[in-house]
Parts: sequence; C-alpha cells; structure tokens
Amino acid sequence: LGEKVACKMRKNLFESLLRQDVAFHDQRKTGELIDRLTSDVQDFKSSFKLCISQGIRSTTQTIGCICSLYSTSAKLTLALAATIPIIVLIGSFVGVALRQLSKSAQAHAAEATGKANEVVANFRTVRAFANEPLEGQSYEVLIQKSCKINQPLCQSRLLMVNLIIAYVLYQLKSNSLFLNSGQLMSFLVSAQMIQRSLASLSVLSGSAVRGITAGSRVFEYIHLQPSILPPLFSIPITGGRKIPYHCLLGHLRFEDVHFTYPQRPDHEVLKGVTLDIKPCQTVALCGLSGAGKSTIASLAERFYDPTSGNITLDGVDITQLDPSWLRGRTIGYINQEPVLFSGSVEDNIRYGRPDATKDEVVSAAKLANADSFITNFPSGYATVVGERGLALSGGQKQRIAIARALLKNPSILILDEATSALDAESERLVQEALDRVMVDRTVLIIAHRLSTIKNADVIAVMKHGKVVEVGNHKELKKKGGIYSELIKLQ
Ligand SMILES: Nc1ncnc2c1ncn2[C@@H]1O[C@H](COP(=O)(O)OP(=O)(O)OP(=O)(O)O)[C@@H](O)[C@H]1O
Repeated sequence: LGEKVACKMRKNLFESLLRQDVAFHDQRKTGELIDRLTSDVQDFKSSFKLCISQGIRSTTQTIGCICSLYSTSAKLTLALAATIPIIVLIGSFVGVALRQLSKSAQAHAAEATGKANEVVANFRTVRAFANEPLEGQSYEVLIQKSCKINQPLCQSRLLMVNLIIAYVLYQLKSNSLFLNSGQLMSFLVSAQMIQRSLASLSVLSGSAVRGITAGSRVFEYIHLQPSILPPLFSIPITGGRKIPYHCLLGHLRFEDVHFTYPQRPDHEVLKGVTLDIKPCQTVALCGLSGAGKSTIASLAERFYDPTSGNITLDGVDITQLDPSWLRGRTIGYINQEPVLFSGSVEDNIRYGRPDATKDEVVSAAKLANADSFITNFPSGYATVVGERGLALSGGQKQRIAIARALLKNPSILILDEATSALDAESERLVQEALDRVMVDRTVLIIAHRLSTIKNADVIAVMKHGKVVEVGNHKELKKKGGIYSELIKLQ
C-alpha cells in the first residue's frame, strides 16, 4: 500500500508541476521542486509504512497488555489510567511544537538541496570561476541550519520516551504494595510490554510528524491549481479554439500590449507595444539589452498573458486559442541555448512531434543542415546525446533544435538570438538552415547582431519596453535614429 501511495503521489505531483504556469516555475528553485518529488515523497512513504506496520503491532500489544493488567489488578490499572489524560495533553502540546520544528527543518533541507542542484547543474561555471570553496561553504551553512533544528527535534523525541518510561516505573513502584509476588511479576511483564509499545509509538509519533509534514508539502503542490494565481496569470494547458491548418495564415498582431512579470509587479516590462507581423513576413526585433524583446516572444508563445492589450493570431485573440495547439503545432521557437534531453539524436528531433516517422525526422534534419553531421557519427541517428546535450557542439545542438522545431511544420517561427552563441563557421551553417526554413512562414527574429537582420521585411527597434522605430534596413539607416546609432556602434 505504501509503495502504491508513493507512486501515485509522485505521478500526481509531477503532473501538477507540469500543469503549473511558467510564472510558477520562474518563482521556484528547481531543486526545491525535485526535493518534494523525491525526498518528501520518500519520507512520507517510510513513515506511512512504519506507522502502519509498527503502529498496528504496538497498538494491539498495548491493548492486549492493558487487558492483562486489568485482569491482574483492576485497581492499579485504573490508577495508571487516571494519569494518562495528563500525558496525552502534554503530548499534544509537544506534538504541535514538534510539527513546526520539523516543517522548518524540512524547508531548510529543501533550500540546501536547491543550492546543491544549482551548483551541480552549473558545475562548469563554478569550476570556471574557481568557486568550489565558496559554494562548499554556502552549502554547509544551509545544511547546518537544518541540522541545528533537527537536533532539538531528536532530543525532544528522546525526552518523550524517557518521560513515558519514568511514568510507568513510578506507577509500578508506588503501587507495588497491593500485589503479591506472582501478580507483581505478571503486572511488571505486561507493564513493561506496554512501556515498550508506548515507547515505540512515541518514536513512531516523531516519524509520523515527519511523514505528515512531508505529505503536506507534497499535497500542497498536488492540489495547487494554476487558477489560484490572479486569473491574469493562470493559463490552461489545453482547451480552446483551433484554427484549421488550411485556413491558418500566420498573421500575428500585438495591440497596445502592456506586461509586468508576476514576480516583479513594480516593474512594467512592456509599455504599450503595437506590432503587426503579416503572414509570411519576416519581422526583426532589435534594441538595447533588457528592452523587452524576449518577453514579446514569451507572450506570443503564451507563457504569460499581457497585463492589458491584445495579441491576435489571424484576428483571433490568442487567449481564445488552445494553448497546446498554439505551442505544439503553430509556433516553432528556437532560442540561443537550445535544451536537448538525454536520449538519442532521433528522440530529440522527434520531441517536436512524437508521432513523426523516421523519414520525416530525416527530412527535418536535412532541412536544418544537420543530417550530414548526424550520419557521420558512428551510430548515426541513434547517437546518444549526453545530459543537456553536452556531447554536441553549440552549432550541432542548434541545428538539432531547428530540426526539432521544423518537424511540426510551424506556420510561425520565433528565433530568439538563435545564432548569437555560435562561432563564425557554425553560424554560417545554422544561418543557411534558417534562411531555408524561413521561406513561406511568418518569422519573428530577435537579434543583437544587426548584420543578421539586414534582410528582414520589417525591423522594429525597441527601447524601454516600447517600439520606437519601425521600417526596413534602408529606411531606418537613413532616418538617423536609434537603429543607425546601433549600426555605428556595431
Ligand atoms: N522571468 C522573468 N521574471 C522577471 N523579470 C524578467 C523575467 N524575464 C525578463 N525579465 C525582465 O524583463 C525585462 C526585459 O527582459 P527581456 O529578456 O525581454 O529583454 P531583452 O530585450 O530580450 O534583453 P536581451 O537582449 O538582453 O535578451 C528585463 O528588465 C528583465 O530583467
């Protein structure tokens, strides 16, 4: 039962995490979420199993021995029983305090796991800055905090056990005069049995406290509905209209869009952006760092909803559209640091459309300039990509990501600085692939390097959350505004 419960909890929690909004994941550390999925479920399971198995044994033993005590000496047993409510009362007060302590210890342990996760995941950066001692120290500070809280927790559990032993011994000692030696022996054995059972129950209560707190941390997220956030930020994963493929033009329009990230409510990132991206047009966004370019891409993908204003696709507000259709079928998103999953190259490309055939995977790879290097690997498409794609070069990863995005044949392509992290040769190969796939699609390019967007149909220049200049390369250059200044700078 314990295993089944844990399995179900893990499944439900994982599904709930996948259901949450992007804003929810922005606000929490990966390690903390993984901690709930692993050690909290494990704690809950262990204590659940222990409470059931040992709990049943100790309870039946206690009940049996109480009957035995009663048959030996009813008087003495009643005297013993009279003091029990006091113990229960004290126990429940102590229990509340223990639960609070345990909760705070677990929160600190989760924080430490979050830290460890961050450091291990970004090990190269830590090594590159020679910050191993620093990270070691800050991890130690966090685990010390949890250790300091856990110590009194264990001590108080021990104290409870000792109190119970003392109580039983005291009762026996003060009442022994009423019994003959045989009865006393029998009473002692039964009482000792009760004492042991009660002691194990009190140890069990510590474990139950841990289990309940761990369980409450898990259930907190299982029952968390995206709708508990302000309605503005809760975005369902599925459900809504779909535009039939043959009617879809790919006309994306932003109308007076204002946006503030939920976790930074005092900082308005977009301040009335209006942008028209006509079907099959290539529109480039450029501007200073932090102007809000990537935020526009996130809004088009509907990772967040605008605070005010509308985003429409072929005239339909995207809040009316099925988000999974929008992300899964209509928009292909390629960013600067594509994430690949562990598995084969083929699995990674097929991630774009799990029902694609091998031929479709290969043609997407060909279109993305990836087929030649993949077939050069000894295992070809079955080559296993290391965790986070570390076994591949930046340019190779990028081309696999392009193939993955192309597999769904998206009508709209968003390229968020797709070539900016590459060297000249890789950039040429990736750019060649992109030029090929941009044909007959609506494309939104976000670029730092202006040389990559010279040929765009429309260039929109952003500054402090607003579109301040719109035109093509020639027009903007002639205008002598921010764009021409940026060109001079580069
Ligand atoms: N997830 C987030 N939560 C809170 N604030 C964010 C988040 N992402 C971006 N921001 C803030 O929003 C603003 C715009 O960021 P954005 O990434 O859209 O700019 P950008 O123009 O794409 O910059 P860059 O060219 O450097 O990538 C910045 O001030 C940034 O700090």
